[in-house]
Amino acid sequence: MSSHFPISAEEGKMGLVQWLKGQFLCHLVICYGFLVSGLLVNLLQICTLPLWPINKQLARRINCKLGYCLTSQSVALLEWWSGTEVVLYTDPENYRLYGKENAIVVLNHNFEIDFLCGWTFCDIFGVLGASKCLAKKELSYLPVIGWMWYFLEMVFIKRKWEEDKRNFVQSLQNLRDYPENFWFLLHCEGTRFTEEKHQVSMEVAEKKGLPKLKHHLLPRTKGFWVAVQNLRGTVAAVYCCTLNFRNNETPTLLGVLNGEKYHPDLYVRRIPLESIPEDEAECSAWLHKLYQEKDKFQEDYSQTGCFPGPKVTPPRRSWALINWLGWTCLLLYPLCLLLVQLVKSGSILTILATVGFCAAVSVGVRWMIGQTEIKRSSSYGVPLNNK
Ligand SMILES: CC/C=C\C/C=C\C/C=C\C/C=C\C/C=C\C/C=C\CCC(=O)SCCNC(=O)CCNC(=O)[C@H](O)C(C)(C)COP(=O)(O)OP(=O)(O)OC[C@H]1O[C@@H](n2cnc3c(N)ncnc32)[C@H](O)[C@@H]1OP(=O)(O)O
Ligand SMILES: CCCCCCCCCCCCCCCC(=O)OC[C@@H](O)COP(=O)(O)O
Repeated sequence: MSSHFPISAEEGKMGLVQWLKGQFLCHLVICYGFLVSGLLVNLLQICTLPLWPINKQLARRINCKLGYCLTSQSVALLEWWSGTEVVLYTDPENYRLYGKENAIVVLNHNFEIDFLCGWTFCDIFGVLGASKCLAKKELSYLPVIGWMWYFLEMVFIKRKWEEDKRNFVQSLQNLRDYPENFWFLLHCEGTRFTEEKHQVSMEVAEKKGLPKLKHHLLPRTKGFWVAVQNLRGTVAAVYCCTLNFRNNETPTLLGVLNGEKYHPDLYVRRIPLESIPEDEAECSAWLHKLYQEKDKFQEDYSQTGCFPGPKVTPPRRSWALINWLGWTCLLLYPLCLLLVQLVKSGSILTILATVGFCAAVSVGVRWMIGQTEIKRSSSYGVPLNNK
């Protein structure tokens, strides 16, 4: 109906801003900033190598700050560029503990930007630089991000228990004296939700006599049990996190880059670690029960559009934006100088080299974004090939 009326100046301005956010040139500037600052961060991380044997805790703290410099750029992209506001449903009693203790975070794995929402909560509670995850080995080869994670002591696994167990336990033990508060993220489903994987995992559930889940894959329990056992005394609680998006949104990282605003809701329950059984079989049964509860929350959410309990929209933190703008200005300056030189020189070779460089940046980041797409999810958890 509103299209019958002339648009206001405000609406026109918003339309222009939205249009700009969709332009390739803007994306190129963002991607250039991310990639070049990322490589600089990687370089600085390499420079901390000699410090590790001398003062390990200082080296770790420096790496947390460097990690923040890079990761928070994507948080700024979500919060300030796309205007997405994350909403938290949680007990206010527990709210004051978030960020002040170490925790294992158990999160569903249905969305292409769930990691980005996770990072945003980490930033809100001041643990972004130190945040960790049990991640598939393939992610450690991702340029910039994967290389950065190596220095942040991220735990990588091949998802083959016999091959993983030694390194997994050792990596967890290493975290026992970590100098900063951290959250350790575990996607117990082990892979992203697809209809095919769901069907297979429900066949496994049936064979095991477990109730079927509608919104989750059957959790794999070994990693959770080992993490809980090895982090007892280091981690205070498990945060049972259930993420969903209003209006049946299926968010993508490309959408975020295009300035699309999403509406994520996260329901967090804090479960003290002491209340989790030590015995493997009991712990496994406990995790299955947790996933049955999470499934119920998702089902209720799909009916009502909200999770239980009071909700809060934490304010965006300016640091992510300041850091992002700082890097952008710093890196745009030499780029502009180069462009001016280019125009002045009129050399075909230089022009071709610059176009090639821009294309490489664009293809490189597009490839990285591709890693987040569910349609490119691995075949892990489907019957013919378990990898
Ligand atoms: C206040 C706000 C709070 C929080 C904010 C939220 C989050 C922020 C926190 C931190 C952010 C930090 C970083 C995030 C950034 C980026 C990274 C993002 C994502 C990367 C994530 C990944 O890479 S996911 C993939 C890797 N992770 C995992 O795989 C973990 C889960 N898996 C495990 O833990 C497994 O146990 C294992 C891999 C360790 C070992 O697996 P394995 O299969 O060898 O052993 P299991 O015993 O576990 O399983 C075997 C049994 O499973 C049965 N089976 C067979 N097929 C299936 C199937 N399809 N589904 C389920 N089960 C199956 C099989 O029958 C075996 O049964 P048995 O009875 O025989 O044991
Ligand atoms: C300003 C920033 C602009 C550009 C941002 C580019 C950022 C690229 C970030 C890449 C981060 C990749 C994290 C992906 C996490 C993920 O979702 O991994 C999937 C695994 O769990 C499971 O894999 P699978 O078995 O294949 O489903």
